[in-house]
Amino acid sequence: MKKYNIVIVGGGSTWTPGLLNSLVKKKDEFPLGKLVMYDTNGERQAVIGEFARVLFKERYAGLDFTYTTDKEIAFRDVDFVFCQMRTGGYQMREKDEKLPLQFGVIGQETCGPGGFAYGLRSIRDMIQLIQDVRKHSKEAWILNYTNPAAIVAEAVNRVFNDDERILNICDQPVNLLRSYGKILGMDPYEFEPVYFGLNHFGWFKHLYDKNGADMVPVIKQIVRDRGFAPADAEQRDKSWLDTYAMVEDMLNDFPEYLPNTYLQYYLYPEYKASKMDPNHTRANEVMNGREKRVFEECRRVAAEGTVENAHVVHNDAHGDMIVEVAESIAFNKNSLYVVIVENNGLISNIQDDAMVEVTACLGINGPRPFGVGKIDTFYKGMIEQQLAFEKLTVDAYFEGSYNKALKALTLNRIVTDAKKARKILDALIAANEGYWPELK
Ligand SMILES: NC(=O)c1ccc[n+]([C@@H]2O[C@H](COP(=O)([O-])OP(=O)(O)OC[C@H]3O[C@@H](n4cnc5c(N)ncnc54)[C@H](O)[C@@H]3O)[C@@H](O)[C@H]2O)c1
Ligand SMILES: O=P(O)(O)OC[C@H]1O[C@H](O[C@H]2[C@H](O)[C@@H](O)[C@@H](O)O[C@@H]2CO)[C@H](O)[C@@H](O)[C@@H]1O
Ligand SMILES: [Mn+2]
Repeated sequence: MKKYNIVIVGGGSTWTPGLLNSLVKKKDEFPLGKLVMYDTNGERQAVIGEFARVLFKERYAGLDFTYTTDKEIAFRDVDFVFCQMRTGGYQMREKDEKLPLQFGVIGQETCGPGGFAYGLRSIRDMIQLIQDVRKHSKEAWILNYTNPAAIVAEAVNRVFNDDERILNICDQPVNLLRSYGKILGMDPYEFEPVYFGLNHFGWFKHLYDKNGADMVPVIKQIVRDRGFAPADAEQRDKSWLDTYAMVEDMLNDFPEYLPNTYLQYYLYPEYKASKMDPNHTRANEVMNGREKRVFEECRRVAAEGTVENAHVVHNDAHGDMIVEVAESIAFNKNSLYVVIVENNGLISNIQDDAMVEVTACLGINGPRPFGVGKIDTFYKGMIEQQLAFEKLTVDAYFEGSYNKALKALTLNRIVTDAKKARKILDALIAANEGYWPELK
């Protein structure tokens, strides 16, 4: 059986230990010859790297493992690149979330004004990364999880339009499928989802079980009766439980489809802002929670020299999905995933060059996505406004255009007011000096 070579970009990510555990779990189905962790922050990565040494010594016989900050070592002779970088780290995420809140507007780190700021930081590093990978490994699959995925996918698609081995993907649909599976008492791997939208901005239209019965009406009824919680509720911070709980509100107002949890920021921006503490946002919760736990546990395991007493400090869904996606490509399994691809008629009344999120079967030749036909006016309007925000954000990056940036933020449903958009933009420009291109 062929053994695969993998590089994890953003080896110092809080999600890396979970991903490493998933690779160990899957070592028979998706065997590795070489695994390299790469990060621009050597110190941060070393903590996870030393944990990995102990893990692999005990649980992955024969694996050739290294961690490095050297691109030459990282990207040579690679089959898969798992990319999960965060340009600017949590310090910048905190600003993305808090600066807009000074003007009464939620930051939201992926699709709101926070995501706009994060996007303008991520694009440069993602383009550089792909160029670096392609210098050494022309055929490698680049599986990208780096956020804000919608904006990153749009920018990457413009620059590397001919490159058919770059796949942008998000784990939120898988998390939702696991959550639906739990409330139905069914295996989420058996679902066949019909999904449409943009990243963090989509809906499950149907969810067929293995006999072809649509579970969407059943799930709606259960959510109305009993509310909604993530499958891994015991591992979640309160803010995520609150986020899942609001799916019930969204279903009461817009009962057609099952919404991605992120839609609440765009449907109820004022209500959500009123519930936020401007001095303590999700970035603080993560820095004081997941980040601390992950790094403390990795240090402890490395010092002890065994994973025998290791605690679970991660969520399985994320790592499992990344490995299963690679496995589906490597072994041409054609499993179903919700992925981000160029529209080209998949949603037939949305422009062709939109990067949309839909179900695809995923095999050795990449995703083969399924069309969903025409969508109704409300959903079309929502999507087109957010799409315009995403495209104008990417235009602003490539053209260095202040005016495009202002238009982008004005169109974002969380912002909507052009005077507020200008104030937020000016504050974000000052905070992102050195990360963004100059906007003139
Ligand atoms: N698509 C999804 O559904 C999904 C799910 C979870 C996390 N993510 C994304 O994964 C990324 C990591 O998240 P996190 O919360 O663990 O952040 P994190 O800050 O803990 O980890 C990111 C790592 O990337 C490194 N890094 C920054 N710039 C880099 C570059 N140019 N090259 C290589 N490494 C670089 C940092 O030093 C850091 O160690 C984020 O982009 C996050 O949004 C995506
Ligand atoms: O606020 P964070 O850093 O905890 O999460 C932001 C990410 O949220 C989604 O990811 C889920 C992920 O789907 C799930 O596996 C689980 O581990 O929780 C994460 C949230 O904690 C989202 O899809 C990502 O894009 C975000 O980065
Ligand atoms: Mn996501």
